[in-house]
Amino acid sequence: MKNNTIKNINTIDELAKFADYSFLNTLVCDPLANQDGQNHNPREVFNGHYVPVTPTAIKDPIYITHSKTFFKELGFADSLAKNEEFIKMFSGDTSNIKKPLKNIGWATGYALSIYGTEYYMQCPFQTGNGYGDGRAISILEAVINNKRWEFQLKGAGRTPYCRGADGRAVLRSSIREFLAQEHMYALGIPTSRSLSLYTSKTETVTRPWFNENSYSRDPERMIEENVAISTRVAPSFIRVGQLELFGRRARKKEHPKALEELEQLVLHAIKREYQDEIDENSSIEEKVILLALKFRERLTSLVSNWIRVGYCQGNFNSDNTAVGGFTLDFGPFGFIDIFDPEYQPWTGGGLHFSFFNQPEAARKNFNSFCSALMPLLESNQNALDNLAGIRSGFAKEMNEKMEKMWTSKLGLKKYDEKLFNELMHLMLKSETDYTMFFRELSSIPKDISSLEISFYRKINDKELQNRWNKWLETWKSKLSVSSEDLKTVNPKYTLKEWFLVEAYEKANNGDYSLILELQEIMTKPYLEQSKQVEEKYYLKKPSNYFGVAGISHITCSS
Ligand SMILES: Nc1ncnc2c1ncn2[C@@H]1O[C@H](COP(=O)(O)OP(=O)(O)OP(=O)(O)O)[C@@H](O)[C@H]1O
Ligand SMILES: [Mg+2]
Repeated sequence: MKNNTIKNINTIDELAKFADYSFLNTLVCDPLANQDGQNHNPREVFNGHYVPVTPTAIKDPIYITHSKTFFKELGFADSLAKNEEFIKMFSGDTSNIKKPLKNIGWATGYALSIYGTEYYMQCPFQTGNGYGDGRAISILEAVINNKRWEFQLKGAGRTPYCRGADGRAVLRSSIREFLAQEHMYALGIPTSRSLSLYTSKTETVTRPWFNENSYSRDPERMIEENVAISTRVAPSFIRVGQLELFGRRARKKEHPKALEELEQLVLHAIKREYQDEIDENSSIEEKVILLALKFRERLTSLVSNWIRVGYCQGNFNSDNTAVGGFTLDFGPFGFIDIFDPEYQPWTGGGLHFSFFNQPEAARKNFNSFCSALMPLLESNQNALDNLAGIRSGFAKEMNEKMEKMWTSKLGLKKYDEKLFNELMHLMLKSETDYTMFFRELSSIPKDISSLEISFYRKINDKELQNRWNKWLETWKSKLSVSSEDLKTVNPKYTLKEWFLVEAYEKANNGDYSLILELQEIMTKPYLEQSKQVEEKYYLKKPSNYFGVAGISHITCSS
């Protein structure tokens, strides 16, 4: 292996030394693609794992921010984010890139299942063959400090999977995703990472949006929005939906190489995401079974952690579920404010993707994942039975992870159903801010008066007060950890949508200060931080924000 442990990457030329595109040799390129990557028109892609496509640069890119933490991990000098060549590359202009870097990126196709139901009609051809990365283009794989990373531009222009859309991402959603990724990482939850964020003031796109202070669930008008390109980084961007695309083709024997392409993709996913856990020398059946087991472990753990920190993915389709078991696509996500098991930040998402239904939605995605693997085990009944067992064991493992999570969130020795159920009941009755409540509880208060700061309504009701005090007493008698321990699992700050609204507005006027402020605060979510920070961000949602479109709920690509 070449030496890839340099600590300070200052230029694109230095970064280039870490580039490694060797995967292109083990995966199949769409045989009908223009090799120059210049065809950006929507079309059906029938086989192959990726389509070469060049990014379309945003006009006059402006630096907004980069992840200092992640730059450090990668050994990138901070100054690199403002380096002219770096800005060019990560705002989509690869025209002058020098070898060994490639000026052609790649986009991948994927299938879609919503809550376990297969869809084909979501692409213009109604076959599913035109669905995939419509605006996400990967441009680099690099091995740095012995870790392999894929760098993907989001909003980098049209790809064959764009379905007639513009391939752009607006500034608003790019800010949200950029901040949320690093926030999620700081919360200790696996996620794709943010590298950089650049915008354009001279290029806009038209998007549906709401009137000011509107309560509408549906967008009411079209607005012009600045475009942006954010770069996200992960060991791979393979989604459950992507395995499904190849699984479906193999199942239906759509072409002679369908099964082989599925196997190649699965082996690629294992290499990128599970290399340390799955022995390269075992048989394909053994690998597939272990992959299912390991993915089940990661997915159940991921979802229980989302619930721990009050995160609702909002659009938890199979194409937004990373095979690596990390958080992917912060489209219409939301961090909950007032506790509601049915909380759902996305106007287009139903109850099936709501806050407390995420374990069930994950199970549906896991079913889709297992179905995609089945063609690889077809000749081996024993392996198929094993897979079926892993599949049907999802609910049990999910349940165990949830109980384990609640046990640690409440600092108990073992899960206590009665205590938990009573708490849920009381929280709902008292209209409780989820984050603030658990943080206040982490101070192990004497009585409920110290918890009142987290209630949206005044608790005058004597019976409710008594029930709270009784619950608190029982909880304390069972508590087995310190206040400090509790504060490591119950964050003080989470990235709520209403914090972001002002950041978007300022950013639209070229003022990025609030983005930087939020980035600073939300990358230390468990720390108390200063009095000023507390006064500004340790707050219940103001009542005038409830139900307001663009704050309490959002559309998909906004
Ligand atoms: N403006 C756009 N132009 C082209 N394709 C788009 C656009 N917006 C969304 N898409 C595509 O529509 C599909 C569904 O959108 P969704 O909001 O789940 O994903 P996304 O936020 O764009 O991307 P990702 O899942 O890569 O984070 C995705 O395949 C996405 O690439
Ligand atoms: Mg998506």
